[in-house]
Amino acid sequence: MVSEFCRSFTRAGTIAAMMDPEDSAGPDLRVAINDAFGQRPGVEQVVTVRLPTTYGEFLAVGYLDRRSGIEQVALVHGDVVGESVLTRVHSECLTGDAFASTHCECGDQLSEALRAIVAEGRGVLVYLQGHEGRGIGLLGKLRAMKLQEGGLDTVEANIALGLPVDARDYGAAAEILQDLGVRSVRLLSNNPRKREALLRHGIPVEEQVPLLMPPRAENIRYLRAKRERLDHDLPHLDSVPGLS
Ligand SMILES: Nc1nc2c(ncn2[C@@H]2O[C@H](COP(=O)(O)OP(=O)(O)OP(=O)(O)O)[C@@H](O)[C@H]2O)c(=O)[nH]1
Ligand SMILES: [Zn+2]
Repeated sequence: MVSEFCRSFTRAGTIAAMMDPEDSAGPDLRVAINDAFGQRPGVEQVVTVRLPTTYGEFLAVGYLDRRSGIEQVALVHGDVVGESVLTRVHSECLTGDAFASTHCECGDQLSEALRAIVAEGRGVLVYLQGHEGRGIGLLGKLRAMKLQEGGLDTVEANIALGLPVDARDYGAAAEILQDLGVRSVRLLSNNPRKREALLRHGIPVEEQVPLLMPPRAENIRYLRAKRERLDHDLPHLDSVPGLS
């Protein structure tokens, strides 16, 4: 009876209520409570709040990834419990997402994904912190960008720095999608490795929905390197008038 109470006490809904930011117990105490009850999930829902945006209305669902300590957030639009949910799993890119850098196309993709999800009437965007620079961090990425100014491509630059070409893990994203009740996705991405990673983590990907952004003079070389060296599906780069 007591152990049954403990089990239900640590279920996601209860944890969500416990983790309200106005609650005086911090994440560390709550993690300790869960540990004491032998519960060790990867991600835990912490808080849900309405997030009106210029694209439309979302719920921001905040998670704590207990393994890494990284805070994550999913933006949810409409009822996403079920199959075939339009989903974007977006790797953090401070320079592209926040500063509108044209070195990469991340900022354009973020906007387009949110727009597409609202147009669809339902969908999820999981915004993955810890993925900055394909997992090498912000300073690593800035150093890699510096090397690209000197002529290396995006893959060569990581290697020259002695860093992995792609160190991203999608386990937290898969757990977040499962927690939200998403049973299968239509994945907004041009990266077949992302699709395979989600599949490995138990998320059925029914379809890979292209998220092709018009290339710019500043990023055409970078995009071509992603296509040639990282297998991204970027067919629109074949004939871009005015861009060599
Ligand atoms: N190491 C490195 N990372 C970069 C560079 N430019 C952008 N990034 C990071 O690349 C990540 C996005 O990965 P991409 O390879 O652009 O795209 P993807 O997420 O794998 O695939 P899509 O789903 O099609 O967008 C973000 O975390 C960016 O910070 C770069 O020059 N070097
Ligand atoms: Zn970027």
